Amino acid sequence: MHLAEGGQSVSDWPRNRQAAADRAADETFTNTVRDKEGCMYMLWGQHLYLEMAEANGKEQSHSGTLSTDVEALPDAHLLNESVQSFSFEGLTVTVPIKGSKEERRIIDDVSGVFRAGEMVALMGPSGCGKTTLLNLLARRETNLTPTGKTYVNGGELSRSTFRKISSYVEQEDHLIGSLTARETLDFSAKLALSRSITSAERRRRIDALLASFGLVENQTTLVGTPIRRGLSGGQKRRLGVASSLITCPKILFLDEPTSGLDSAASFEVINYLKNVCKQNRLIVICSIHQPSTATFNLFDTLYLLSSGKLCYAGPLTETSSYFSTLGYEIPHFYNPAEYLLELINVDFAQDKAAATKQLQGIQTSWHSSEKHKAITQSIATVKSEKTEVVLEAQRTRNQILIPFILLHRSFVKSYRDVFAYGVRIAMYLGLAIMMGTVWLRLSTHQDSIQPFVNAIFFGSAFMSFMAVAYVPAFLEDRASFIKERNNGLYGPASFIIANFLIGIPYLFLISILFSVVSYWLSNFYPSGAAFMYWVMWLFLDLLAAEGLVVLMSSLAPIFVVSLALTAFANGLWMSVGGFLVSPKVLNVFWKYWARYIDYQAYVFQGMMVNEFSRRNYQCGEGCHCMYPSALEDQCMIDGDAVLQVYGYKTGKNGEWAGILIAIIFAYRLLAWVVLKLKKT
Ligand SMILES: Nc1ncnc2c1ncn2[C@@H]1O[C@H](COP(=O)(O)OP(=O)(O)OP(=O)(O)O)[C@@H](O)[C@H]1O
Repeated sequence: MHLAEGGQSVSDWPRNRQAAADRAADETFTNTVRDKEGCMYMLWGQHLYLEMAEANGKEQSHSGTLSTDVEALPDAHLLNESVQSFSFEGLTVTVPIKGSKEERRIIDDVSGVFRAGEMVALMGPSGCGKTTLLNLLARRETNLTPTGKTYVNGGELSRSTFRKISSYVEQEDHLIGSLTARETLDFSAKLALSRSITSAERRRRIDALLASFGLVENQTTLVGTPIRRGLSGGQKRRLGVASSLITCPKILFLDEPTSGLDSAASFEVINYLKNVCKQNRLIVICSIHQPSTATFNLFDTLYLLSSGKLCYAGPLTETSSYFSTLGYEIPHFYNPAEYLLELINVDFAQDKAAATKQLQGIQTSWHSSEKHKAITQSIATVKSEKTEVVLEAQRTRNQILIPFILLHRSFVKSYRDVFAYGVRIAMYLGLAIMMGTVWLRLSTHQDSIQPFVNAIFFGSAFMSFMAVAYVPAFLEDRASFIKERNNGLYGPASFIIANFLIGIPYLFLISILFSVVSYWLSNFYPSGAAFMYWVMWLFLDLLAAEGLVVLMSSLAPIFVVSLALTAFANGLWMSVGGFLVSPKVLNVFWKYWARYIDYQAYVFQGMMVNEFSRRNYQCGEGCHCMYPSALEDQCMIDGDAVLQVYGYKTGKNGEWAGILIAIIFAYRLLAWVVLKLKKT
């Protein structure tokens, strides 16, 4: 093959007549080349872009540059061939004004058309409605009820179909800090791509994305955790964008992709994005706050908003001339974005009334402008020329595999990120040493009975209370889940299953470590069977406690609130669990509901039976036995007598363990219901 000198066979290059024909009509193509077999290649800038198989073509129409950078060849899988336009009309959102019966329009009658290969900036002062508009366009779930319509190729799409052709990059990237850049893309690819994609093809796509976003040299660098420095802010942002492209969206939404970055890093992010947008004919829509001039100039189109209304919508290059016709000349050597934002911002104006009047003038002028009329006309045209959106057939994935892919990812995270389980293992080990040394070598004298009961309470209820330490790690995982669910990767069932499975080995390890240290130091009943029963109760206890954290943090995914809710629930279970108030004394209100669903109660009574059903205690000098029992005449206390005081029966281990397992599953099931219903 004559042009395949860059190391890639021509047969590997994308072949698609329709797309090639579309491109041929595109003026941006600067050069075409034919090889001796008549295949036509188009050169665009540095890139050899596409071939069109036409056997009868003439010899080379242009020699072009054959030293094309094959590494930077556009990634064929990203190529958008199905979405030609994305339009919307009359988008309006109204919210009630607090303390009054009136309403406020936070988005007011916004319309527009975006075409394939267009880079759009939604810009405006803080609070003007950029994020709200972006969410409306992306059809994200919110508590708002918008009016107006969106169209793809002139036709309306269901939300689920729209999700398949679009992706949303949030301001917070929610990347997993303990994965490398390559692993991040690899896991996203495994979650997103169908079984029909081979691992070689997956690797090729990942390579292409790493190359497209300038991350090849950093592919083995960790994203970064609070204690391990990883990628820079700009690299993380690029990785976030790259991973959202793994699903091959045709329309990409980005909420302030440059926030928190300096101007050089911002430029890089948008520049990489622009290249990918152009090469693949994607529609890229970014809300952006205050870009530098260089970054601003990378966009093709500007939608300028203030107080929810459009002030301008059209090519960026025509912004200056449009505003000069209104009498606002953008000064030379002045950042145009900054000038425009100052022009339409009323919040910080010294003379608010004058600024409001000026803004209203700009908005009215826009509404009656030729450009606005042209947009209305374009929307009518795309609607009248409506074409179907052809979805790629390869979007079906093996749903059964997804929990295992998530499990694999959580496993990598769990051993690399000390905050995932390491800190908790250390904390429980510390508690074990503390418990073992505080309740050190208790004896079988009756004076040790109460300390044994106290130690059992500590080992059951207090241990479950400490599960609140899992809240931050779960909230981080939940944030990744919400992002990935919104981009259509997987649902709450896969997330809950993987989250449950990954906890099992670690909680078992914690149970063993804690028990090995504390059980023998405190001198609980010294037998292998009794020790294993203790481990079992503790393990079930921790599984239930983690389930409670998952439920509470799913209900209220705000750190302080989920912490407070979990602590409250555990405090309640602790109070009615049988130690602080004996079940015989507990009042009927709590006794007849709370105690039956209190997981801590089953663990406490299981551990109590484990200790006291197996041995007797000496009453000591004078034979004043604290608990009356049949062994009193032998100056001993039968351990069962202690259990009778609490009303605990023996021989019920199986029943109690079964109830505990049911509670563990109930917590997970409830968490699944919450995540299913709560979409944000
Ligand atoms: N769900 C909602 N209910 C009530 N008001 C809302 C809601 N969402 C947004 N708003 C209001 O709408 C206005 C626009 O908010 P939005 O977040 O879209 O602005 P923004 O331009 O993205 O701001 P920033 O640049 O500061 O992030 C704000 O005044 C905000 O308080």
